[in-house]
Amino acid sequence: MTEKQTDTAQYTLVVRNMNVYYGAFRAINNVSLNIERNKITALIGPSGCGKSTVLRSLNRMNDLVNGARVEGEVLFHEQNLYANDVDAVEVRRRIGMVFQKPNPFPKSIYDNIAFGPRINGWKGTKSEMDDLVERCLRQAALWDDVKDKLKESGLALSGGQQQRLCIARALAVEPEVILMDEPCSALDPISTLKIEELMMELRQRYTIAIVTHNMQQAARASDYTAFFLMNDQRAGELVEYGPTGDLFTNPKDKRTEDYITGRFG
Ligand SMILES: Nc1ncnc2c1ncn2[C@@H]1O[C@H](COP(=O)(O)OP(=O)(O)OP(=O)(O)O)[C@@H](O)[C@H]1O
Repeated sequence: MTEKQTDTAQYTLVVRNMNVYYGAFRAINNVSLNIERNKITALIGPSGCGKSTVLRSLNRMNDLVNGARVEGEVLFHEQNLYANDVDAVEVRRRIGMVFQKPNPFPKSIYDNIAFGPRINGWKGTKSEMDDLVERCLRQAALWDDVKDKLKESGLALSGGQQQRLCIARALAVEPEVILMDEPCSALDPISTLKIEELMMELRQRYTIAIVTHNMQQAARASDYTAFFLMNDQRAGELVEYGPTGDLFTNPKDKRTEDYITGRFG
């Protein structure tokens, strides 16, 4: 096997020597990171160290930010997502995203789920769409809450339910990877635990990467953790990356230890 084949068999995403710039400012310096298939990878570190920037670079969401530029490679099925012939819209379908603030469309619960498949040229019948909507809502642990009110607005749900609706919406276009950018920061503790339980279930079918400010959340709910810090030029760098249990109980880098024991950040 070549090195590339070995990488992509085990890893869903392989980041190599990534630099990200906003205009002339280098926000990310030389990050390499392998994201393992069917696992939850948490990105942690103090505010401004570039966690969201790295996450958004994994599905070309940064293309939508004026002045943002990504150097290096992100391999997905051995294909560099930044190669010239790659369609960024298709990348975002296969690598979906859930944001910090729940952002359902101002549409019915049903249509929130059906929207993505429809704009992707859905050819199935009404009853097949009904099945898809139910399946996604079940996978997002929301079906029992909403099965009797599918025609009601997604905006009428609670914050935690709205976030699960956004997860169900992301699942509807059949992604392989789900990127989550602080998905629980607007939620109460009970809704937060529900999302964490949900992530652990979803990992059987999907690969998940999550940015979190909450170290307890990373420790509880992830398999791997990547710890970032800013260097002297304020560019984010990857300090340590490994199995979550090892990183939290036996960090290799003094800076990781200082951060997880609350000495800074
Ligand atoms: N759209 C943008 N334009 C210019 N600079 C940006 C933009 N987005 C982020 N940055 C800068 O890039 C750096 C990394 O920001 P990023 O949001 O990725 O960090 P973060 O670790 O996710 O922070 P936080 O935890 O506060 O959300 C920061 O210096 C930030 O000011």
